[in-house]
Amino acid sequence: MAGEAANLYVGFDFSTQQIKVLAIDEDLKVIHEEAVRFDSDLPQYKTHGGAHIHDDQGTVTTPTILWVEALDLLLNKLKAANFPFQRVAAISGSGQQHGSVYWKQGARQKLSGLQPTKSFLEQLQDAFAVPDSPIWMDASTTAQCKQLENKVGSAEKLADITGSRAYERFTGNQIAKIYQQKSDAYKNTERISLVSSFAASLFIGDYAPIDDSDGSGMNLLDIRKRDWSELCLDACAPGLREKLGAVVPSKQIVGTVSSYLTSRFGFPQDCKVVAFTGDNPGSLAGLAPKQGDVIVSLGTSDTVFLWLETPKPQLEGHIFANPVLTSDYMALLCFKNGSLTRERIRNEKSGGSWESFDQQLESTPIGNNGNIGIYFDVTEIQPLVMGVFRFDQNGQQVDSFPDAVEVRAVVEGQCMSRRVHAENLGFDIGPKTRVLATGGASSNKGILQVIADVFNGPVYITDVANSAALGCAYRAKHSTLGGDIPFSKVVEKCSEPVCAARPNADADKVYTAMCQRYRQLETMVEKKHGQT
Ligand SMILES: Nc1ncnc2c1ncn2[C@@H]1O[C@H](COP(=O)(O)OP(=O)(O)O)[C@@H](O)[C@H]1O
Ligand SMILES: O=C(CO)[C@@H](O)[C@H](O)COP(=O)(O)O
Repeated sequence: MAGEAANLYVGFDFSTQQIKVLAIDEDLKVIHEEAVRFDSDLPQYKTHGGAHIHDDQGTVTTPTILWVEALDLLLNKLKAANFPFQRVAAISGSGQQHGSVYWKQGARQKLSGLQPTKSFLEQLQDAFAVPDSPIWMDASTTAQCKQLENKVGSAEKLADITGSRAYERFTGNQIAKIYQQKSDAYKNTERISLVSSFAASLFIGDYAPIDDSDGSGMNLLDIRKRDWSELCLDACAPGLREKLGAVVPSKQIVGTVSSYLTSRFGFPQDCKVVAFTGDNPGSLAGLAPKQGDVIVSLGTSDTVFLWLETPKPQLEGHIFANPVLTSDYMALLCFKNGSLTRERIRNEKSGGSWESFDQQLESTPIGNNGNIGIYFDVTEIQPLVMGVFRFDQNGQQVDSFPDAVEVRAVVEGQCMSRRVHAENLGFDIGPKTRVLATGGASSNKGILQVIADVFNGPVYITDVANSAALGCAYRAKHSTLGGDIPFSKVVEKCSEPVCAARPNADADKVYTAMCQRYRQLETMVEKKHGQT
């Protein structure tokens, strides 16, 4: 029974736009949630959507120290809310995937010697060899991607080893760019962390290892052996194995909270820290999918993913190690133009209001009278294209749409692209598939309806949209119980998802034809504007 003094399990999510935290009790009930939003709570860093897009339009970074200060702020918010730190039995967390942190020589000593009277910010100002962390939105490493595929032998060979062909945002290619362009900074780097393992390091007061699930998003890990691939390491930069440290299963306990956090906030000395993982793997744990479920995450990025028993890497999409069951995998597709693109259209066409956006969506028919829009505000991942392309019902390119048509076009265009690329990967989505929606935009009923119509399947949501942090709180509990009992046993008490949207009767017919047109249009746009 969860009484006043019962154990709590805490999950953090260091995502693109914010750090979120939630705590659950032994019954998996969420007892506290808090967040720090980077753009509004830390305006001095002048981020937009948590990031800086550089002048070349391809380089995208976030100041590493912003995440450090955001954690100070978040822990202070918890303290101000009288959060019972002393009841926390274990914590875990997640981070936006692929982003990297470059700890300077000597930083390990700084981390382990933090003084409880001072903030993280005051003590870690000078801890990073590269002050701006490359993040998942970066598209500036096409040259390094080509070099890696060539050195390994081919895109297919790289995909077969690491689960993915070379992708610009994948960490190995980002590290190669830093090694090539900032060799002094690379030399001066003691440890390279992912955003997830960096965050875990702040909690244990030492370098935390990278977990195999998030580590799969680097083009460096042999996903079957669950160890670094020597071939890939050597192809990216020298001395990389040492700078990356060991890889551990996601369920591994990597330490206990540091004495710094015990003294400053009152965490118990034996509070366990379970390896942090990627935010999408975290969501997989949080949604506890059943066989056949497909997850659509609508965070800053849109992602489509599912649980997989056997890896079959292809030239599109990614295979990651499973964060919950070490023998299994997950397959994922990521789209860069997600929430921020919808937000731009909302601001320009709906007066900045989601309510008006929804009304415009409702006022337009399924299929948008044949109008199709492709909105790549930033360079998309598949295809590697930037630009906005609108086509009327005759396939003619047009410069603009009326406001409501534009609103439907952005949502339909995004959903069709998710379906078309999921089909390329062999995802089997149909009327019997449960589509589990999560992330910030999953609170929008209009968007969920378009997903149901385009995917021709019912869309389900859970009462906690922040599934990554929730999944990490579940993972913290699972590992505290030894990690050997089935994860499904730990989450058996969690609430079942509820159906939020069912496909309209005529939707299948409309979108089967529209998706074929979308596929042709996107191929045409790629041929004309692709950056390969
Ligand atoms: N009612 C809404 N309709 C559509 N999108 C929304 C709504 N509320 C929030 N969002 C979107 O959710 C996004 C943030 O989602 P979230 O999952 O918290 O992102 P992240 O985890 O990447 O930081 C915002 O960029 C915003 O556009
Ligand atoms: O690049 C990917 C996945 O491969 C992104 O999904 C990042 O992990 C960012 O996640 P959100 O902040 O959008 O949840």
